Amino acid sequence: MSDMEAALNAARTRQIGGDNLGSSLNPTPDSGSRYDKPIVAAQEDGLPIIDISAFLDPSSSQEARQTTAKAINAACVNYGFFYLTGHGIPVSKLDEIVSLARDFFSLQLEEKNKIKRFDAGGPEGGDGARGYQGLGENVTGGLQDMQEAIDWYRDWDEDKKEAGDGGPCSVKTLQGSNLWPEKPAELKEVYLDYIERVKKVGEALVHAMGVALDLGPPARTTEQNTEDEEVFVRNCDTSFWVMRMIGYPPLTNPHTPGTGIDQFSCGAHTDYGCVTLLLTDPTPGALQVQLKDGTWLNADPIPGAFVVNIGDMIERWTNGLWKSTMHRVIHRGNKSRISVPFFYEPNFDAVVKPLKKCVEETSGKPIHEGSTYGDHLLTKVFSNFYYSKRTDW
Ligand SMILES: O=C(O)CCC(=O)C(=O)O
Ligand SMILES: [Fe+2]
Repeated sequence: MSDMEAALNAARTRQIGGDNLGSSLNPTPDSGSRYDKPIVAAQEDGLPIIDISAFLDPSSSQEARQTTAKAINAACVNYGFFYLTGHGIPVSKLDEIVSLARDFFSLQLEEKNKIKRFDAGGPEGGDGARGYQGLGENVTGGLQDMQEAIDWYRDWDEDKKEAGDGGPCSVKTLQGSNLWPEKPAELKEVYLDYIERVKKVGEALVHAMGVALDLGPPARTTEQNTEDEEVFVRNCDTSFWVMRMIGYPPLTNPHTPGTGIDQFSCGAHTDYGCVTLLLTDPTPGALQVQLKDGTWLNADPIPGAFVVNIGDMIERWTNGLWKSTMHRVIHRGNKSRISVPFFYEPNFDAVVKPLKKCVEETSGKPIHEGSTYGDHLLTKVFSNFYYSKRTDW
């Protein structure tokens, strides 16, 4: 049996609750009706497609920007999801990202574990977040996700690092260094270059979102929370981005409504921050987006386009005018699926609270009193790796 098969079998056993890790992660699927809603095979007109080029080209007209902004507003009100084109990253570059990911995941487990993620504060020097996670290590809604992945984050400022409680080398959650695989040799360089490019797309997108909300012309201020059309740009100027490279083996017992079979490649969740720019291989029928009526729409990839969705911080800033939409992955194919989401997020210490204009346009009452993106992220990181929440970060 190959390493991969062995890991897969072990994770499967855990997922059905037959193993020690499984006992603390006892599958208690949320069997609420939202999970049992039917899957929509196709939708007449699918998710909207938005061309972002007007916000990347400094010479574009106001009119072109307004057209894009209006389309973004409609997509965010109706779906919280859309396809993004006009981003300027060549398809050859996108293909390289996917194929390097596939090469990494096809390595022996021993090789992949050389950059294993470890809990923060421990003797291994892990920061609880960065590094390789094997099948079943990630948890969504109390269920193990059938995926393996590497997470990279923005570097933590050297002068702000705090010691963990585990002695020399131990660090607090998220305060470690990124772990890069030795194989494939070119992965690090290609991915670092990609991160620089995709960050620019993220910045253009959050700028367009400020315009879409009609927050008014830039006040040219350094005051982070001045509520103009550049409010998101300022609050992301040191974006605490996350890049996740994921390998999904085909599921043997994929979630089937009404049967109690609940294996997910990635359980239903919302993303945490501002905008997710998702790149995947061409596998259809895996990513599903929940529509307002509770049904699930297959968001199949369009070559060269990102699938974009908004995260919890945008929902909070907009006071729920734009929702951070629930989505999940059920991979039934017969070959491993690769996806590489890039999460363009607020600054770690950005204070995120509903914008006045959005409060007025919605219920008149703020849905949240405001807190930092970092606090939200830490809570999520803990619930991803630990069944019961820890508070000692
Ligand atoms: O793989 C996908 O299609 C989506 C992954 C995802 O939603 C996530 O990692 O947050
Ligand atoms: Fe997601």
